[in-house]
Amino acid sequence: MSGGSPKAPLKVRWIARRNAVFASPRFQYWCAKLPLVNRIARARAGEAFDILAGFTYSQILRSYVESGLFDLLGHGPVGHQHVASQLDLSRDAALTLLRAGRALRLSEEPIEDGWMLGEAGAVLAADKGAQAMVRHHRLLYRDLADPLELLRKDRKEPTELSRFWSYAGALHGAAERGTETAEYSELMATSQHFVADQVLASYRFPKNARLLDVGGGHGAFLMHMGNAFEDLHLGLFDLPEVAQAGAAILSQRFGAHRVTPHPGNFFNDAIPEGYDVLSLVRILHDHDDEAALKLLTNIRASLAPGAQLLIAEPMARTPGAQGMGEAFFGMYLWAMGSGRARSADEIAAMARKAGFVRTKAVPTPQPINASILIAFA
Ligand SMILES: C[S@@+](CC[C@H](N)C(=O)[O-])C[C@H]1O[C@@H](n2cnc3c(N)ncnc32)[C@H](O)[C@@H]1O
Repeated sequence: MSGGSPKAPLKVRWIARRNAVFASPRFQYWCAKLPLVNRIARARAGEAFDILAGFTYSQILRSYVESGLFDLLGHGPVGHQHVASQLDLSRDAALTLLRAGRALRLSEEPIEDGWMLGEAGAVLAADKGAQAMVRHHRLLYRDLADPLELLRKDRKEPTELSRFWSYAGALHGAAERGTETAEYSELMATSQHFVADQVLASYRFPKNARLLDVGGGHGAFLMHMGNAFEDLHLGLFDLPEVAQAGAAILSQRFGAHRVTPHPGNFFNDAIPEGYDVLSLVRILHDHDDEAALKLLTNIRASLAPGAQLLIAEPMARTPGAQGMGEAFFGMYLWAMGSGRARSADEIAAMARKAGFVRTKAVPTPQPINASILIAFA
C-alpha cells in the first residue's frame, strides 16, 4: 500500500501529500516569492544543506583540534603566514582552513589578516572534553567511511569502535574482554562534565545519601557529585581494573572513608545493597535491549523500597536534541556493535518491566548532553 493510496491511514496520506507538494518545483518557486514562507523555506534549505555538508564541517573542526590551531588563535591575532609556518601548511592552505573555520564561527578576522578565535571556537578551545571527543571521532569516521557496508555487516564483524570499547566488542565476540580500559576511561572522564552539569542543575540528592555509580569508570561523575554534596558517600561499581583506578583517584580527593570501590560485572554479580541512589550515567544506551533489561533487573534487586535509580544519558526523540539521539548515537552505537539510543518513554517502560514502581522524567537545561529519568524502587 503506497502512502498516497486511499486505504492508507489519514496521517500517512497527509505526509505523502505534503512531501509531494514540497518536492514540486512550482511550490518551491512560490516559496521563494512569498516573504514569510520564504523565511521558513530558507531555514529548511539551511537545515538540508547542513545535513549535506556535515562531514566537511566535522573535518574542519578536526583540523583545528589536531593541528593545535585553537591554541594559536587563542593567542591571536595571528597572520595567516604565521599559521602556515606553525602548522606546516602552504599559505594558501592555511588561508583556506582559516576561512573555512570562519564560516563555522571557529575563527574570526577582526582586522585584516589578524585571526582570532570565533565564538564557537572560543567555547571549543576551552573545552578539553569536547576536543578529546573530536579526536576520538577519528575511529567513528573510519567505521562510517561506507555507512551502508557497515549496516549490511549487521554488527557481526569487529570495528574500530568495538575494539576501542573493549567491553562492547567482547559482548559480540569481536574482541577478548580486554584489560584495555584506560583509554576509554580517560575519554569518559574528560567528557563527564557534559552530563554531570545536567545532573547538578536538575537533581538534589537526599541529605546524607549513599550514592553508587554503576559503571562509574574512573569516578569522574562521583568527583563532580562529591564536590557539590559534601555529605554524600560515594560507591563506585565497575570492571575490576577500572573500579580500582577510579577508587584510588576518588580516595585521594575525598579520603578513603567517603569512597567504597565495588569491582565486578554488573550483569553477573549482585549489585551491592545499602545505597539510597544508584546512578547509570551513559551506560544503558551501550547495551542491547535484553542486556539493558537484565542490568535494570539486577539493579532493582539490590534496592530497598523508595530508593532511586538515576539514569542520565542523551536520549532519543528528545525535543530540541533529536539529532544527538537516533542520528548520532544511533549510528555510533551501531558501529560500536552494541546498544541503541532509547527515548525516555522506552527507558521508563523497561524500568517498570524490571520491577520499578514508577518513573519520573526530570528536565535538564541541555538535553543534547543528557536527559534524566528517575526510577523509584
Ligand atoms: C561508556 S562508559 C561510561 C562511564 C561513566 N559512567 C561515564 O559516563 O563517564 C561505560 C562504563 O561501563 C563499564 N562497564 C562495561 N561493561 C561492564 C560490566 N559488565 N560490568 C561493570 N562495568 C562495566 C565500563 O568499564 C565503563 O567504565
